[in-house]
Amino acid sequence: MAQDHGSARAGEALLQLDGVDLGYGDRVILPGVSLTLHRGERVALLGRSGAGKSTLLAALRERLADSAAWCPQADALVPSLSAYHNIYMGRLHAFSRWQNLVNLVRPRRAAWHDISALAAELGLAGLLLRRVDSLSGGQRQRVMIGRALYQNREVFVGDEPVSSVDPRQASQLLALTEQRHSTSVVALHQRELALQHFQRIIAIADGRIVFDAPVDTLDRSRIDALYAQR
Ligand SMILES: Nc1ncnc2c1ncn2[C@@H]1O[C@H](COP(=O)(O)OP(=O)(O)OP(=O)(O)O)[C@@H](O)[C@H]1O
Repeated sequence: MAQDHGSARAGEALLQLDGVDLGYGDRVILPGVSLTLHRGERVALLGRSGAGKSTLLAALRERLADSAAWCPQADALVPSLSAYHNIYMGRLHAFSRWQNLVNLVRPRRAAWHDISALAAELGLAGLLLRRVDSLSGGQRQRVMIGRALYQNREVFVGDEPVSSVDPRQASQLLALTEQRHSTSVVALHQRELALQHFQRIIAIADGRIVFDAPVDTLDRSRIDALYAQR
């Protein structure tokens, strides 16, 4: 089930960009971006490597602030800590400093219970006490997704969250994020997943949004053209 976020109404605008230049310091990567994200939408960002997907995600996250359950690329994990502790970090903000300190030495019962249940859904059962640097790339991605889901926030924002798993597993993991988040914005490289799991595709190329359209109005060739050799 998607989480209940108070009196949230599907279709409401969650954020709006109106001709905003996005980039890093003085370096503009995506000039004049205009878009609106609505509650209840599932949006995939597509584009070649370096096109600007992460740049757009950063701008959306900044504006969504505490509404965003952020799932960065898996190298954002702490390698020397366990899968359990990496997932727990998703909710450090919700507990006292003392609780977090105690948990580092010995997992707190309630947190262990919740994270074990989540791990079972993610296919991480039995791996929670393993250091993250002893896990496979796909397992690390599951931990990263677990951390984001454990944040318990309204909008799932993912930067290539399923790039290291096979298509069937990727589909299962995206389905899990959908159960818990009615709104999502996810950068992907897998076109098929974008078509299967998302309602709207924002495509980025050459420093601009080349289309932003509902999936059911898109011709497959427009998506393929994004990845054509130049
Ligand atoms: N911190 C930064 N400072 C300056 N430029 C950056 C920074 N991060 C990324 N860039 C540049 O911004 C452009 C867009 O990068 P971005 O990471 O948004 O692309 P992407 O579509 O997410 O790529 P990928 O699929 O490889 O993750 C690239 O030219 C990149 O070199």
